Amino acid sequence: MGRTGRRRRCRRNNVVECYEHTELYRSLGGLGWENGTELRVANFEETGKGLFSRRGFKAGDCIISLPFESLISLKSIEEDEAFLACFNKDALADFSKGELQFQSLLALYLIYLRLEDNSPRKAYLNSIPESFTTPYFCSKLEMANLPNVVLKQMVQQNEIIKQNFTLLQSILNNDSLQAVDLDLFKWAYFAVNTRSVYLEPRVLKLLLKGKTTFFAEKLKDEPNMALAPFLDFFNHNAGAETTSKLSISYESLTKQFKKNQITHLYYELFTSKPVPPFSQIFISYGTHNNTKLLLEYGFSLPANPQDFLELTLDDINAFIRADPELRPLKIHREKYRFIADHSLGEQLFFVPGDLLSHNLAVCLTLLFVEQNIYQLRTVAFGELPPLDPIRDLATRLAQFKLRELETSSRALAKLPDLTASAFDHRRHNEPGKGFSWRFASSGPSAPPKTTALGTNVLGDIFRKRQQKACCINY
Ligand SMILES: C[S@@+](CC[C@H](N)C(=O)[O-])C[C@H]1O[C@@H](n2cnc3c(N)ncnc32)[C@H](O)[C@@H]1O
Repeated sequence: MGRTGRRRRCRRNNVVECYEHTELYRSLGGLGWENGTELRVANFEETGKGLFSRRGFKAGDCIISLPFESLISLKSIEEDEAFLACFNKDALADFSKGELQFQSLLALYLIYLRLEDNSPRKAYLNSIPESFTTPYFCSKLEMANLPNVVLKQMVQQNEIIKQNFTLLQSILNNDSLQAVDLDLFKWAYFAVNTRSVYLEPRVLKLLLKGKTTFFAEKLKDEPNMALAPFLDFFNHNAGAETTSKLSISYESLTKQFKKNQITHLYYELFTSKPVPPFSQIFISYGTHNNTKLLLEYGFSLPANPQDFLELTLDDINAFIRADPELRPLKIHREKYRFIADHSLGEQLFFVPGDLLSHNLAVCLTLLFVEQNIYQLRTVAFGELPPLDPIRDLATRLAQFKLRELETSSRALAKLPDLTASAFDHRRHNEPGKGFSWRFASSGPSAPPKTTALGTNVLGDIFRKRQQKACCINY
């Protein structure tokens, strides 16, 4: 797939416009896309390819209106008989409800389109990068130097990918698809992960109503993702305020559907802030901290206001082992069991402003303060534990984590020939560069339940790093 081609520097704003996607404009035009806002693809230094327009936008303007038919969604999959023919229908029918992950099915469909000789989606496939910078694609040597929090989630990603790949292969009867190797599946999985948009599942169900479906009833998750050609050139910025919606509301669609009068449907994106002409148009992928951005999208933001420092119970154990004062402590096994049984080891994090999450305050109190193992329930589910007894510990723990990030970055820097994935991670964690955290997850997250740490140590760390205009990114 070619992503190189003619490039020319636009006179205004130093925008380097890419001219290699004319086929994509043409094919989307054939589906009814008018590009009324004159969007163009350009190469931007920090983000790779992105979009700009010669005209500006006012708050409330629609940036793009893409025909629903151009999206690749569950509807496209269910309606593609040739794709369905690749499956062993009996094996598929035997699948129990909830066995198939939609993201993996969509990834397989992308591969199927890629392998097709005369795919009408060729121009779109050519616009998808050949590789991704998510840490998942780090080399083994690089992985050995990544922080725990990142590694742990990568292991989970790997399990999901491998499991679903094996599952899908077991129900295919198409030789070429069956011969697809895991590496191609990984590429497709991350293409979907980094480039899909959210679609309301009830709309899809409505659009598929009355039709025979083969996959919908086997899914374990909602089919709420869709690939959106061209629209997936928009890059993320934490400050961007954009909203997406379909041109017809679900309620109106339902009415139209009953009367059998579905008119043209569009996927639309609006900006709530003005955008100057010739500047890159960003959208918001959601309220994500840097770990999430890195793991899911392969980048982090140097000064991400939505960032926070995440840790795991393994980090707390490593902190204990590294601290001469804490090392001799004998912590009752029951305490760890209690933490695991009540999922208190999840959502452990520090937020700028000397705050620590509720679960982190509870874990530190359970492990280091509460002597009576019959009182664990009261500590965990009673009033917020007092901070004084854990203040010093929490501060040292935060410093331990920050040192770990810097060590990880230094170790990566020493490796020869970093992959793009490791390079991105290291760049933001360089000593003296400050923290950078993660990018948003899907949808706005609830405000984290936090507790004021009350010392100024964390505040100092954040301030110093922010003065240097960066963040500890990992
Ligand atoms: C939906 S695509 C956007 C288009 C992409 N830049 C391209 O070249 O095709 C998402 C990917 O763009 C990159 N990206 C998005 N926002 C970014 C940002 N603020 N900084 C750096 N990379 C970004 C990441 O690689 C991410 O996985």
